[in-house]
Amino acid sequence: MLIGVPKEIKNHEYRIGLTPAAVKEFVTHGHQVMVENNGGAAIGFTNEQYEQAGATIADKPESIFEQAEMIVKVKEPQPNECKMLSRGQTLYTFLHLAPDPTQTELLIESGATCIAYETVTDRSGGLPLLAPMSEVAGRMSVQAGAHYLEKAHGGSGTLLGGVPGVAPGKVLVIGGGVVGTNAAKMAIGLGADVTILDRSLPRLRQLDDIFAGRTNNVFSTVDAIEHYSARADLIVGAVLIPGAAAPKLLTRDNIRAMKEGSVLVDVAIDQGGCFETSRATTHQDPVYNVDDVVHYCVANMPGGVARTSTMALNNATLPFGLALANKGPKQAMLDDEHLLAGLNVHEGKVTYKAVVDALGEQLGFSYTDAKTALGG
Ligand SMILES: NC(=O)C1=CN([C@@H]2O[C@H](COP(=O)(O)OP(=O)(O)OC[C@H]3O[C@@H](n4cnc5c(N)ncnc54)[C@H](O)[C@@H]3O)[C@@H](O)[C@H]2O)C=CC1
Ligand SMILES: CC(=O)C(=O)O
Ligand SMILES: [Mg+2]
Repeated sequence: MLIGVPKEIKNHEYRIGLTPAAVKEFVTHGHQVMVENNGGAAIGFTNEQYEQAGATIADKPESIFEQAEMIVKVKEPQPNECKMLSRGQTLYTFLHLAPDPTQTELLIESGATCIAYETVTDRSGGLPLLAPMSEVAGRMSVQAGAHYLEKAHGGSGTLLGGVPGVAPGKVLVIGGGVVGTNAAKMAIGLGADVTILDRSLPRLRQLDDIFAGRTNNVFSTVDAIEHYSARADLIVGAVLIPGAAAPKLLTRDNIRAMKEGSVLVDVAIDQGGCFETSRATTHQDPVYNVDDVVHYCVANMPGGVARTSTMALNNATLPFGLALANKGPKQAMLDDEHLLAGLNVHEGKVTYKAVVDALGEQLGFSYTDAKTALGG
């Protein structure tokens, strides 16, 4: 199979779909790989390294989109990329369609087979291709929060760890999954006072075991959100209903009641955000204020540590990517229900229920079962 790896074009996005090491795996399995000129250069993956791994270098994205049978990316395709996709081509990347009608419409029109990293599943009910980026974003969320709590960066001037004689800052994590757990680990490491809210009792039990008394783990209700948010210095939004638009858990009233100079980091912004006042921002211009509360809502946080993130992402995407290339996308998905769960759009049909629930009525499409769409 001919695999194409274009350079990412989202604001300050320096990750790339395949590392040179991953290219070598595809080439060893008998595939051909085209990588866009300097696609990984910003994070130290040079054209020479890609060539040594067996790739050819394409001078422009158009050559890749015209020829490749499978496009491997990181971020959701931007409109000009969507327009270059065609029927018979497979797109393997993050999509986040539920909050994004424009992209959804363009992918339907393209006729391409679009597999979303964030909805591929594993045997234990996890999301193995989202998990590494959630680990990164969870860890970064507290780093970003601590930075914006500094007075010169617009915050209240609170040190999360406190010092002997002064109480630590309060961190509230809403959603105790992968992002939430990693945020909590960093916040504990800094010495903060950490509360995690989740609405899953089994998950709260696991958090109790993981953190062994070092966090308060509380069942998530409207009342709990109201109570803990009013006291928090930093709130990390980390909820997920897979593939669906994020529920707005923190209301404008909750935000008004927060202390001046507190910080919100809405990691769930890639699924639309879980705070009422959230709107997506970029690494270039990451924050804005509402009601004297700093909002950090960067939709591609791992892009900020692109070298670590690219390697972590490739560790997870490579085995599924090889299966897609070795067996062909259709057979690979029919053989593996977890990879099949990643299929969101195929030949103009939307095959992911939560995307249909979010956008079907607005855009006029209905749900097609993934297996049926593939003719399996
Ligand atoms: N902005 C960025 O750059 C990045 C964003 N993300 C996003 O972060 C979000 C979280 O991802 P993960 O931690 O991997 O998901 P996860 O599935 O591991 O965890 C989500 C948690 O939210 C909980 N939850 C769901 N509804 C809730 C509610 N109403 N109240 C409290 N808890 C609730 C679930 O029980 C679960 O424990 C996702 O939207 C993901 O796409 C992930 C990586 C990077
Ligand atoms: C998951 C996601 O949105 C990212 O890694 O950018
Ligand atoms: Mg206020």
